[in-house]
Amino acid sequence: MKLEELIEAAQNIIANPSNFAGDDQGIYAPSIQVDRTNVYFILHEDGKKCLVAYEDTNTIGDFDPIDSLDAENGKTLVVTELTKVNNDAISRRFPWVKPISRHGYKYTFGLGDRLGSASNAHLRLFKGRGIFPILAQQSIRELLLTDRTELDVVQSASWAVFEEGYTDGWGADGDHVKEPYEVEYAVESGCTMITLDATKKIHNEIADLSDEELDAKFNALDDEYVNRFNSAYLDKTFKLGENAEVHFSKKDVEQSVLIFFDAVEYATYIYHRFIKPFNLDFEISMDETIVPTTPGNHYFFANELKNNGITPETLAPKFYGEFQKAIDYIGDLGRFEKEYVVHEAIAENFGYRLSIHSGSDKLSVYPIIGRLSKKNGWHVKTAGTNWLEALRVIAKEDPKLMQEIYKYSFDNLADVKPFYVFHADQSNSPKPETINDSNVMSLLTDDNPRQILHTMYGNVLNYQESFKYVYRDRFFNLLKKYQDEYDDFLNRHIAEHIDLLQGKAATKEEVKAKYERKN
Ligand SMILES: O=C(O)[C@@H](O)[C@H](O)[C@H](O)C(=O)CO
Repeated sequence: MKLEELIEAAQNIIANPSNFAGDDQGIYAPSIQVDRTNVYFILHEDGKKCLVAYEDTNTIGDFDPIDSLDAENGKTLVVTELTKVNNDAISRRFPWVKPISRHGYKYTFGLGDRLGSASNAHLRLFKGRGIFPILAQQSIRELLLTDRTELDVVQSASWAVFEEGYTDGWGADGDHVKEPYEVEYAVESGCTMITLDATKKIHNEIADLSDEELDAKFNALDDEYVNRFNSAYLDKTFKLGENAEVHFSKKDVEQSVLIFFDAVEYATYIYHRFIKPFNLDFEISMDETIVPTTPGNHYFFANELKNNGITPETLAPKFYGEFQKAIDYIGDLGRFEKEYVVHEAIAENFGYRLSIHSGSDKLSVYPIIGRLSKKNGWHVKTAGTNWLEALRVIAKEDPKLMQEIYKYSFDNLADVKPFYVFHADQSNSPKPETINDSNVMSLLTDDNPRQILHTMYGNVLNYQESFKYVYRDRFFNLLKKYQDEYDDFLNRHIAEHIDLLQGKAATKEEVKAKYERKN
């Protein structure tokens, strides 16, 4: 579109702001913002997106334009790329473009857009649902495997927020950060939430000690600690609300201290060094460790944090059962529920919400979580399964490419094993030569091939032969061409989760029947 035409369009919008429904030349209607006699919108042109601002000439200078034209009435129109400088400029005019903390929100949901093109669809789904979206949520592992940066992740989410005109607030999570430099990196890239993965300070090996070894190790601590922990916990029962209590036997005290106290101290250090000074929203996660967090361990951790003056926004225990990536919960639902009642009571007692990690596809447990955490709220994190929804587009539109991607993933699975814990391997998954155009979609619905594909994203995207990407460009070209279809798959996938969490559906079967596409 020519600059003169854009000026005319901006003037039409000012003359008729509520009736301007976008146009077929690429002004994206939901993005239009009118502030007094200034106008801003996203323009879609030649497969690209840019920001257009029409503003008083004497104030527009903080944008970095690729093109501009002065109008006759003291106004200037600029066309800009979707860069950080321009994002900062538009956020000065519309502060809701920047992420904020989850503080005060009851239901919050982490979406983790692995590829940087899922947030628009997610925002359309979340509008009016009463759930605060954490659009940016990427682990360091994920950044490494996708070759993305935290800044890129936060920026693509932020531009989607502006583009969709989503004024209700959103968050950005520096997920599973472990080291101080990772926390600092997330903060500097604009994250408002920090998920401290305290794994390195959780001493799993203690769980393997005999009772005598455990006792000896505990009693070798300074007397000050031994006396303090015994008098605070030993043989004590803590009542939590009406339905729950936590009792500490000698073993419970000794294991809780030796496995978890170091992590309490580490979380306290991170809190004082980053969380408090930068006013961040704090989650502590222990889900990706080996030992399950028993209700006793959880109570101990929360109580010690409280003694240090810390109340996180959310905490992610390692619940009973298995929360493997991209498949449903594995374990006894009755026992899960029994323990969840106590975890929930602990969270309520100490004033935070539970966080459910690797939450994608855990449809069997959502009716339980939705019911038991209804009063206090929840935080749920998906595990980047938007990547699998993108692969559905590939399977549908180019089944041969999908077969190639599966064969590559199947043959090279060993490359990703150090990064993720999952059961799927070549022995329990279909051989690539059995996959054809008519059964290719089953790779995304059957647990084992689904897990293989889910974890191999980085290798698939970055695999090169003769210095050229083998799959990457074909993959992204198709995804861009079929963005509407991708959006539809994304929304169906997430809607299954939130319908169950919000009690709009009662069972996994019900949401599957409602949302699973038949073609
Ligand atoms: O693959 C990853 O590292 C992430 O998607 C990760 O699984 C996610 O951030 C998570 O841990 C949610 O629980």
